[in-house]
Amino acid sequence: MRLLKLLIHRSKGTFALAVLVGLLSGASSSALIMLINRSLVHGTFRSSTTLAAFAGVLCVGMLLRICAQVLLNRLNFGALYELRMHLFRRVLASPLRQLEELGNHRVTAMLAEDIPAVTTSLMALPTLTINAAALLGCLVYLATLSRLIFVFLLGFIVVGLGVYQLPTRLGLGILQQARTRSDAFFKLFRAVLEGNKELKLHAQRRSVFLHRDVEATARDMQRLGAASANLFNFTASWGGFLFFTFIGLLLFVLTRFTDLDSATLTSCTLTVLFLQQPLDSMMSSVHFLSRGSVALEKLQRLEPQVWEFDLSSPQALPPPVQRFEHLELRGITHAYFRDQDERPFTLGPINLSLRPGELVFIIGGNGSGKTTLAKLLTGLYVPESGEILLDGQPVTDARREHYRQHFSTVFSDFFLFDNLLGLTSPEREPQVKAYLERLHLERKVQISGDGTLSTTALSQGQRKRLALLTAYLEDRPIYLFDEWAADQDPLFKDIFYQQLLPELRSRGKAVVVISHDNRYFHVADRILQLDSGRMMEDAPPTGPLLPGQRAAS
Ligand SMILES: Nc1ncnc2c1ncn2[C@@H]1O[C@H](COP(=O)(O)OP(=O)(O)OP(=O)(O)O)[C@@H](O)[C@H]1O
Repeated sequence: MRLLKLLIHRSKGTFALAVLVGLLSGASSSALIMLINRSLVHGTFRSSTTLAAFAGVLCVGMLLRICAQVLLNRLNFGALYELRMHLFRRVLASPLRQLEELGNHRVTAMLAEDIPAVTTSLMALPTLTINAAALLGCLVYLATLSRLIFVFLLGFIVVGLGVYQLPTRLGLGILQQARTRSDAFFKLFRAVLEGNKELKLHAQRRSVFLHRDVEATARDMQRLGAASANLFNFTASWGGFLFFTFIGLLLFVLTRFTDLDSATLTSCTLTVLFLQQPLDSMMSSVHFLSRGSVALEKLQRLEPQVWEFDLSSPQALPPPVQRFEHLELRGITHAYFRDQDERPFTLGPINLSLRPGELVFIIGGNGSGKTTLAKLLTGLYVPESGEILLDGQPVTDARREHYRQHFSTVFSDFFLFDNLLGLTSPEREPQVKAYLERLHLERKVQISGDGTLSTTALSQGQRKRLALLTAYLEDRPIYLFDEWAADQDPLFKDIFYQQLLPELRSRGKAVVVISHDNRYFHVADRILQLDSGRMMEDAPPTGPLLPGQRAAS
């Protein structure tokens, strides 16, 4: 509901106006039916006053309807814009761990499925108002024509709505199931794109993927989609059935027990017949509203446990960070919990200190916790226990955004943007060119004035060099490289360990390197070794290595 409130709050003026115009448009429809009835019953259809009144109400009604539609469109596209921006803000401001637990495929499904579903249902709200107003107007008019028929109809509507609850609830349950299958479908969709090479190269695996996994999910979606649509169609037909049942009862049963005159009967029947269109439309919107509520529920799963930073204005940025004196991790831990895991992986407690001008290697076997430690160190994960002290000050939630600005990183699963996103300026162009040359990329990539890279379609090693260029341009006091050299040729590996890293150190940067390259361990000042999430007790001393000394690995 918070999201719904937000959307209505953001465009409350338009929303209120759309509802008001909707109400007036609905009222004009009831006024029309009243005029038609009166002219038929009182025989005033030849009067020019009636004609003028009819034409007037018709034109006003049409104008109001057009206005309501224009407002609806504004509301709809405004809400779509708000929701899209909101989703991006949420993804940016949500803790990394929360996003990892949710999974990229679910976030993609939110963008592709939930946002359109919510906006469609929002659009149905004012349409509901127009129809509710027409319905209400007709009911009031009916009450003035015959109290008995009015009460009879009201009773009928109450019974109809009561019966109608059951299929609607069932439909909602099915919609929820269908939506869960969409998450699975988006996961498969990512797999078909990202695992395309593997699937092309192995017919049997491809066949199992397509005929077992994709087909089963797509069939489920087909079955559940059809079942929910059938249920909602049934509710709409149920409305139509009730409607004509009512007219039948009114004309052929109620008349046996009452002495209603035929003029009243005609007016009531006409009015009730007119009610069918708004009722039908209201019934149909229930499907959209239900889909919208399921989508809202899904979107709320992305409600950040904490908003990590203020994204409300481009000005709300932390100041650039130039230097630090001392960084200390004191007994920090992190555990990954998964339902099927009896023993979750736990990292820590880790103690570590870092000063400017230090080159520290983190080593250890696969799955020993190196990347997890890197995420904790850079402030991407919040430690579950222990604390991080920067220049003696604990890194609290309020200071974490500022803390993160100390790091330039290239993680092993880095993402390469096709634009440097504000890292260049005309004054920095010579520096960018020099870095491109240093990284042996000057013939491969050009960078335009606005920071757009001419290409990112490069080899993995070259893409990593571009990521390194970004890190250089960020020029933060602490650098972290997660297996950066793993994709480099021997020549560039050598340049990285023997030249680039020592250069960064000599510029006073603290450099943390996750590495499996034991040939180069000697360049480190300190080596920290992890084993199953624990810092090894027999790890080398935390001071700089003596010349020629090598860490145990
Ligand atoms: N996103 C995640 N969700 C749940 N568990 C995870 C996640 N990432 C890592 N793990 C668990 O944490 C352990 C440590 O993973 P981590 O990526 O930190 O290891 P690593 O030392 O960097 O390994 P490698 O050398 O293979 O890159 C793994 O064994 C894995 O079980």
